[in-house]
Amino acid sequence: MKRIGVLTSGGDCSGMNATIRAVVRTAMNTGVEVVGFQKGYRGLIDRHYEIMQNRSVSNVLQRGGTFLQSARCREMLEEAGQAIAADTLKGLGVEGLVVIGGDGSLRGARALANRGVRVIGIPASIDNDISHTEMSLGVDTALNNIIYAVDCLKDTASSHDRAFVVECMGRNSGYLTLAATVASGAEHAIIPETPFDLEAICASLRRRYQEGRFNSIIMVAEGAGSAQEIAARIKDRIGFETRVMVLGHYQRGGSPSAFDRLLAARFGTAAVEALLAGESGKMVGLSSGAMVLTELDLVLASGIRPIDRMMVQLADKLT
Ligand SMILES: Nc1ncnc2c1ncn2[C@@H]1O[C@H](COP(=O)(O)OP(=O)(O)O)[C@@H](O)[C@H]1O
Ligand SMILES: O=P(O)(O)OC[C@H]1O[C@](O)(COP(=O)(O)O)[C@@H](O)[C@@H]1O
Ligand SMILES: [Mg+2]
Repeated sequence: MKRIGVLTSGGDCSGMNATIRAVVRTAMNTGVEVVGFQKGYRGLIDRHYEIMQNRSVSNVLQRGGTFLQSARCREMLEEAGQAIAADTLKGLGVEGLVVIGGDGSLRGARALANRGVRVIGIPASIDNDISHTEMSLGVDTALNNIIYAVDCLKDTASSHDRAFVVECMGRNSGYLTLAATVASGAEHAIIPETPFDLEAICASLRRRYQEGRFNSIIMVAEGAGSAQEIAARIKDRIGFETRVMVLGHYQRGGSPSAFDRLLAARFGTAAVEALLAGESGKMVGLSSGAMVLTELDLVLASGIRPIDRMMVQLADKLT
């Protein structure tokens, strides 16, 4: 293999730059050239790319976002767009492609694999909704962002005797919300994977107030409802002063945590080594501390990563 490609696609996350660096350094150190495609699959369709040098990835490891930029590219959903993308790779003599992105991007990778492109996917999404990996890239940094925000909110909540409803990202997954609830000591988590009973939450908040605990944090996953609406319903029921914080895209940015930097190094290197070993149509993942390869067909057929019931119980036990 003389030349491979790399791109970042879908919602950006912290650790993407460190992963590109690992791909470029691993490939170049074995004499393989790397083409970086800009804005995800859009770069393949519009032929926007740059030939990577070692210095292209100097001083990027610690930066959030992705210097190759990312995009959601509708054309890639159609056969015609996928054909153009595969032709671009063929025309440039790119013999293998590393796709760094979420579940949607991995579907795009599989579409290319079905067209004969050698491709390896790297799971990267703050949602942690991809199966066959214990963690996706960017999740740990997003969690750290959330718990920092909740720590700050707790200071002001306790100074004013207020309840805060905090909305976290996660599309259809409650992982971030649930993990952040346990890690920050928030009172309740409302997530799409488990039915929630607002009456029970209000009763628990009332009990807290009767015990002299006049502030509380309720975490809501965007897929389970809107913080604004839930805060209004809580206020209507129990009359306590409530405030809302929608964390939004803040969660996706910032310098990657040590965990994400290490994961980036391992994912990036494992993906290039898999391509060089002749593998294709697979995703690298983290399983019991080791790097594993799983068929994209299996990853995508497994659907959204199930929520950890132990974590749900933990959040309940520690309320
Ligand atoms: N079923 C699919 N087939 C081909 N390409 C897809 C498919 N789903 C998503 N993609 C491509 O991957 C991009 C990113 O997907 P998206 O779901 O938005 O983000 P993420 O990869 O972070 O989950 C899409 O904009 C599209 O270009
Ligand atoms: O960046 P956008 O287009 O506003 O999309 C927001 C969505 O992207 C995410 O931040 C990340 O999701 P993906 O990794 O699947 O792209 C979701 O949590 C959120 O629902
Ligand atoms: Mg996704």
